Amino acid sequence: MESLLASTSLRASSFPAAAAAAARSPVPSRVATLATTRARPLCCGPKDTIEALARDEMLNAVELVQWENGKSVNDIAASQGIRIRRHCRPNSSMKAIEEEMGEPRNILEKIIWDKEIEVAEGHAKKPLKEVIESAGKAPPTRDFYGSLKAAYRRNGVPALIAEVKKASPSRGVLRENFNPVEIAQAYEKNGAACLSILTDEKYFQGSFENLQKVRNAGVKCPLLCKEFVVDKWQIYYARSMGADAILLIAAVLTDLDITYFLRICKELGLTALIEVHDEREMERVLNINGVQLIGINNRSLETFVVDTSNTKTLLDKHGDIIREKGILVVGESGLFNPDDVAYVQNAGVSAVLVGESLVKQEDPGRAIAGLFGKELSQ
Ligand SMILES: O=P(O)(O)OC[C@@H](O)[C@@H](O)c1c[nH]c2ccccc12
Repeated sequence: MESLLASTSLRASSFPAAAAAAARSPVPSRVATLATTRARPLCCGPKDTIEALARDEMLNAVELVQWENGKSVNDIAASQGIRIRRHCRPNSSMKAIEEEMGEPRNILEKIIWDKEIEVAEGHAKKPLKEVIESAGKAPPTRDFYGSLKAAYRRNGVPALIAEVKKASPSRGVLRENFNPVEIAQAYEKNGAACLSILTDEKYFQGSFENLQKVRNAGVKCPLLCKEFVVDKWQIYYARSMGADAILLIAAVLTDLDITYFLRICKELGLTALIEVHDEREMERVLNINGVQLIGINNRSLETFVVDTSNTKTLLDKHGDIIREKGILVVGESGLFNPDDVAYVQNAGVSAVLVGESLVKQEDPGRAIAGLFGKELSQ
């Protein structure tokens, strides 16, 4: 997997500690860049180009210093309360990985372990440089954040991000007869502000082709690429396939990952939806600069337990600072009827992300009015 830290000559000459760390720690894709000097602050501005980003260096991150001092990627993640481990062995078989690390501890960890391998295969098929070039040539992004804000104002109920989702590991196949473009068009016609397209194949039966098809069919709603991002390659790829926004999951990504990925998103004009599930993740994310959109997932991706009061608990505690920062909050998962929507609206969300309760119905477009108790206007 693409990593500047993999460059041992650079490390050995500049950072003896890092070289030693590299010898005993997996190479983190999450800290995929390393500097030759340490004093330069992060900069992001008009001088940055996509090419420059590809060579980019994040110099002063605590995580990087820790890594140089011999802490493994998983130790650094654990110190931030992250329970999901990375195997960082994208070219090994899962059998070899499990022999070393034991079985994945939960479904999210399993998804991430598979994703690391899948992304390495993606790199091999389409090198980063090519994907960056395609992303640079893609038609411009549409304003995901702005669409949500406008729809909330227009309708007086949380803006809808309607999800194009065939299946999930917790609920199995949701819709046998699944036509992503038809579903997307029906959502758009019935007032969805934005759409979310699942791209994970193995667990959600989604695909990047679905994302591309929806975009090419002329759907105007901004599109969220719903992916388990572990590597910047996926972000460029998502953009090249037509995404306007991308999901970043705080349960999986360290603060440095999120900071770095946010910067790439900014360069590409993508909106990042940062997903949190618990108190610790919310606190971490609120300390990261440049966050515009936070999703509170009512479903634990580790246990699948859904609890809509999670949105209220986190907003009761952090609502003030969130409003102060102008961050929009999306209530995610387990919303089925107008009472559920009203409950998360009262808790303070400006948007909702809904899949199952729409996609399972015969007519997913008409299901929108049922979910809100009224028709939404475009
Ligand atoms: O189908 P539901 O319960 O309405 O949930 C939609 C969405 O919130 C859910 O699909 C989701 C939220 N965060 C995720 C992260 C990965 C995969 C899926 C998700």
